[in-house]
Amino acid sequence: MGVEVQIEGLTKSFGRQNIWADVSFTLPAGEISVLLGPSGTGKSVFLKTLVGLLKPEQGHIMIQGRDLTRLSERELYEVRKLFGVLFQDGALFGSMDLYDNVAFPLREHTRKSESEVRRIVMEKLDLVGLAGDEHKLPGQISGGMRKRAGLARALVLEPEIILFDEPDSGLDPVRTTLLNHLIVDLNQQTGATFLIVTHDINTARTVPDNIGLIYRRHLAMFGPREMLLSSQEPVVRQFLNAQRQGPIGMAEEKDASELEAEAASGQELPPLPPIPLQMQPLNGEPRPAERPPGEWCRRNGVVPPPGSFAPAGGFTTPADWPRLQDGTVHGGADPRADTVVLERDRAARDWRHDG
Ligand SMILES: Nc1ncnc2c1ncn2[C@@H]1O[C@H](COP(=O)(O)OP(=O)(O)OP(=O)(O)O)[C@@H](O)[C@H]1O
Repeated sequence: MGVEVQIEGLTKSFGRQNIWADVSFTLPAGEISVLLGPSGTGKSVFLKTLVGLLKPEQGHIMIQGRDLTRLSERELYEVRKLFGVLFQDGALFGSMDLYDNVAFPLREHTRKSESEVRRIVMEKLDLVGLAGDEHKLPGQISGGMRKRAGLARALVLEPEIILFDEPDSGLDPVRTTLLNHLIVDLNQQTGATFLIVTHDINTARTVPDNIGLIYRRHLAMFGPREMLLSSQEPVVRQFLNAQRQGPIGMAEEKDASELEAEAASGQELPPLPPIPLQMQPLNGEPRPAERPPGEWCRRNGVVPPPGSFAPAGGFTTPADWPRLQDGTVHGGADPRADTVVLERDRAARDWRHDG
């Protein structure tokens, strides 16, 4: 499961307002990618373009040998079945209970019997921890539950590609972490290709295999998580480390005089923080797309910031790095990390089953 999505030279404008131009990158099959960018840079527009709700002026979106930008409406209708989309607010129908909301794509796109529909809907509601809540209306549940219901609906057609538009918006930090664990578990179980748009730097630093950043109407960078988290490129560095110093200001681009004053002040940039371990599935089994911590850095001769890939409470000194380079140390090797995993497991299961 999971298909590659190749984006080539994509350009989108509304009238004379160019949103982004010449965007090219590949979402690797089965991997989790995150798309970041300052507010208003067109991340949601990008997701809508990917599923064919908006037409780009130029470029190609290649999936399984087909170019989505060249398909007729009828062909697009078929190809859209490859996608599951979790919109920001879950995009549920307010007058339908959760059961009917989740059943909707099955009744719309398939000829499955009602008993088969029931089996699938209940399975997906259980997966997101909403079994028992199926007769509630969207207005009767919390924002986090609405997102999980939206996720259950996004999953019912067994999509090959799942798009998440700010899944963490409006959630408290604990619920954000739990939702992120659910996303990582789902990627392990489905093997689908995931693209997550988020503003949450902690999510971007810990969840994905790859990170992309849109800035000033272009794709500034897209690549493996470790590549971006060790990057000295000013925009990438500033954004991924939530720093004040750098080219991004309140009005997207700082004006030249502000940048000059910053450079003239001789202020040193703060050091790069350690690269955290990637979030693991709760069952402790690696995801098919997962790579060992430090692999990208090792292969590319990049020494990561001191303390990188340390398990919670584990090593923090650069002296540990050679051990990591040998591949002899990994997240699960520290017994304290196992304790953390167990506590996390319990919290996540309670959350899923208590709703
Ligand atoms: N249908 C539309 N018609 C005209 N302009 C649009 C349309 N949809 C989006 N835009 C414009 O495109 C720009 C990018 O919007 P978008 O919502 O994609 O940004 P974003 O990066 O997702 O922002 P945020 O991070 O704040 O959610 C905005 O200036 C918005 O007004």
